[in-house]
Amino acid sequence: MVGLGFGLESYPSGSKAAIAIYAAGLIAFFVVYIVVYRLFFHPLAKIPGPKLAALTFLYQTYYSFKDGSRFYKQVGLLHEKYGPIVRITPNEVSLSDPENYEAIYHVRSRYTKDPRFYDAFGMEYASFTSCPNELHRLRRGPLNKFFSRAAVLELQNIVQEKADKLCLLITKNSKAGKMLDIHHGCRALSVDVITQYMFNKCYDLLEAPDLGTYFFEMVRGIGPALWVFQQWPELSIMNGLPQWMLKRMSPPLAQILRLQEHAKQQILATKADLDAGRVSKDNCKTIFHELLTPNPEEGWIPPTPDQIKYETYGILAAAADTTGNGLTTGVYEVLKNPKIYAKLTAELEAAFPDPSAKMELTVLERLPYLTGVVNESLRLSFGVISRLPRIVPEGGAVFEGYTIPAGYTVSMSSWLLHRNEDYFPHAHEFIPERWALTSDKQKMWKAFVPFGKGSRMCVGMPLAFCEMYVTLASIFRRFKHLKGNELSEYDLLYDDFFASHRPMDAVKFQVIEQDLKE
Ligand code: HEM
Repeated sequence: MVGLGFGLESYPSGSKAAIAIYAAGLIAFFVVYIVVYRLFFHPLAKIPGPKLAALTFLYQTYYSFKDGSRFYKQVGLLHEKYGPIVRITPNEVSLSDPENYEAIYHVRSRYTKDPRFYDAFGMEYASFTSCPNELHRLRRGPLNKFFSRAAVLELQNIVQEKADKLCLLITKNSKAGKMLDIHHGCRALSVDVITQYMFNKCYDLLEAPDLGTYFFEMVRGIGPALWVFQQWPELSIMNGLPQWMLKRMSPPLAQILRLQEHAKQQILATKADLDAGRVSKDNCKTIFHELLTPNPEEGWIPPTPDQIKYETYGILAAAADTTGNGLTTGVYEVLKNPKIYAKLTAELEAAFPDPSAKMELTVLERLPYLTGVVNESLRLSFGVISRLPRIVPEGGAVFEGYTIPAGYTVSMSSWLLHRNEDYFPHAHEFIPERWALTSDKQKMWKAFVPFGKGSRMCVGMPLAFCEMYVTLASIFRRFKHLKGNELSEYDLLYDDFFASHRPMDAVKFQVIEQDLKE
């Protein structure tokens, strides 16, 4: 008989059987031990939740693959059943009451990102996935400057230029009697903005015949790997495989590696220019110049070109679907409700009598109805729909009357908070007016967390707000008779690949301006 490779073939058959029985007994004991420990003696044993989730991480993985990727929905259902605190994996507790948010996500918080969750992104270097807070603080410094509100105000013409391009596409298609896929149009806009802003080299997806659909399929295509690497972190050694092998294994990954290589060439060219004194970060503003320039006062030592490649690709991915999704949701919801459409266009007409005027951000931010539309779009698009897991620091924590010892994970999500009826009455409805009621505003801010909060909150928030204001204002100042296609409940579902994505086979949202048909 061919041996199994365990060395058992050298034993007499009687002892082989004994060893096999002994091994099976050991495994059975180990399984029983884990079950009993996790259910009855584990430090989180008293926290309510389904037994299966307390027993195995596979509970999360199962729902992350079932019908798309909707563990977030399951967590929502568990909160409805068990209350504001639920054990959702053996070591993680989900919280739903907005009052708890700032206890975890605040400036100088001692809670750190959970490595099991964030290492699964497979980024060798990125402020987003740097779990220790001190390391994150160092890496985030130059990004704060590059994406500050002041920097965005200076470069807002980039956003206006791309918004004009999108409006032109709507016009061109409408004149030809064709609908424009605004779902991909808004995503293309957000990629064109971030690549122009960061690299001073635009990907020009708005000029591609398919609006860069391949790019979004590529980002979406590697989404499921996130849940695989969380379930089996050992598999992340695959990231170390030779690139030619990775490219063969996964076409979306191959695309990403090619984009990263492209970025690396630009980084090397920038480094050569800086080293030779041909440019400085003051006269040439790309993210590469910012990251490659040392800043001894702030302890900034430039990372290697490969590290910069990871950092910038991570930012590109973070900026693409999130903002694109917020914009699409805004257009969809406004078109769905003629009263909202009329109010919004009236406000914009009064503020900008010339429809082709530049939409100045500081003017737009003072328009109350538009502000309500932007906030509602962010609230209901769930840009990052995933929970944000954090490790409880030394000393432990108490939530909802339960003690969570240091080292265990707590998490909250925009999906849970933005749908809380106590904070947003009729939460599933798009109601821009709710943001005008000053009495409710303070309460709503507590539960309004599209960008997270604290030191780890979204570094791109000023740019994202700029894109939301300028693009929505440009569209609705110019087009008064836009019509969209009908979408079903299924088309409006979200899959969770950290950022929210519509199901692959969902009907895409499209628009046409009815006044322009020839
Ligand atoms: C509507 C659009 C956006 C939404 C809803 C959004 C949401 C978020 C959220 C919730 C986080 C925190 C993630 C965590 O705690 O793990 C985050 C982080 C981040 N976002 Fe955004 N984001 C948006 C747009 C952007 C844009 C335009 C950029 C481009 C600069 C960007 C870059 C980043 C980066 C680099 C991080 C990691 C920050 C860090 O850990 O220091 N995001 N975003």
